[in-house]
Amino acid sequence: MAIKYELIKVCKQSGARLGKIHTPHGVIETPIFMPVGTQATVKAMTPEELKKIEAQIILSNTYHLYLRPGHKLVEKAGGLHKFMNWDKPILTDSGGFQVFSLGDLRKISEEGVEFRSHIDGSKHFLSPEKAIEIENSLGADIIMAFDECAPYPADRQYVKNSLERTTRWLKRCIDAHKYPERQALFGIIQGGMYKDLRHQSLNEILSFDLPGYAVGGLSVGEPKDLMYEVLEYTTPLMPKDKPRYLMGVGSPDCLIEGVIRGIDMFDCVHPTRIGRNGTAMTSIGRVVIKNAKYAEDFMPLDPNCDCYTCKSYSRAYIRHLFKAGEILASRLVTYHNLHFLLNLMKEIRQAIMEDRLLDYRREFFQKYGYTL
Ligand SMILES: CNc1nc2cc3nc[nH]c(=O)c3cc2[nH]1
Repeated sequence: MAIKYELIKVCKQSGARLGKIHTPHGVIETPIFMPVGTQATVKAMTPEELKKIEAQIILSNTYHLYLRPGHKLVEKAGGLHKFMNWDKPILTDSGGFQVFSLGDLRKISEEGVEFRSHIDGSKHFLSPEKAIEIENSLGADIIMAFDECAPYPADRQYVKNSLERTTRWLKRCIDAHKYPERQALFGIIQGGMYKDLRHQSLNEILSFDLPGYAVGGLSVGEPKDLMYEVLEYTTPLMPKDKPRYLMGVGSPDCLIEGVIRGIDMFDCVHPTRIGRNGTAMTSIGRVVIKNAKYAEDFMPLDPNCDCYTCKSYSRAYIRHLFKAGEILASRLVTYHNLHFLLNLMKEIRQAIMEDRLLDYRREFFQKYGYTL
């Protein structure tokens, strides 16, 4: 098996699980947050800095790397791990979602999707077979099936047709996959916000014996409570002995709520993207550092954080860097935000171990300013 999931403990207070995923590039402790490295780099971070903040697995995107520099080039370089000098686990998304959200989508058919590149407008075609060919060339430890993420909102018939095609595409992905013994192919459950369609997609996707499964079609603009509701009737029906991955999530509250509802893996561009724009996630809520009120604030970004950024620099200095357009500005806040989320996941794992995750949620929300 390309990966082995080890269930260590189920939290007595909630459906949360503590686990380990054993992969060819090392062990991942779950629940885990995966920093996003879309174009073979977690923007503004070096692999050494990612290791310093204990990132255990990072995500890269098939759509972007296929368009630039090309999957064949990455293969020639020895694969994505070698190309980007990252020797821990990597997960690649299949490109389906990016085509819908980024590319200039031309046409969806049973065969696949035709789109124009967001880089130079050139015409391309992605199919289950093509996506798997690219992911096999990149060499990630976990690869996602080529699926269709239905938009939100979407009517029932559209969502039903789309989930059924995603199931037919999954079969084609499995047949096209060249290295199942070293790259774990995850299926993706769709079904929009419809309980019966989620259960239909669950039955169809779980009928394929795969090393892990993702909950797709969420974090697409729906209210958070609706996402939580879908998880409540989806994750309990997923295998207990396989990792569960909620795609595209998320902010601190969504991570905690997702873990409570049985999710093991998360990814989101949020911490890195807002970090580059000068918004820091801190233990006392968000700090928008360009705000004039920080001009002479010589406190660290987060007084309760022990990361390099918070131990070495003041808010005034970091605000100055942003105002001056210095590259270091993005690097320092990105570093802190990733450390913040990775540390949040570490505290969540500790809370599960001690059967006090719901207490942890209440304390975190009070400090962070969320309402329960
Ligand atoms: C940022 N939100 C978000 N990122 C996603 C990526 C995805 N990939 C494949 N399939 C999905 O359904 C899917 C859903 C997603 N939601």
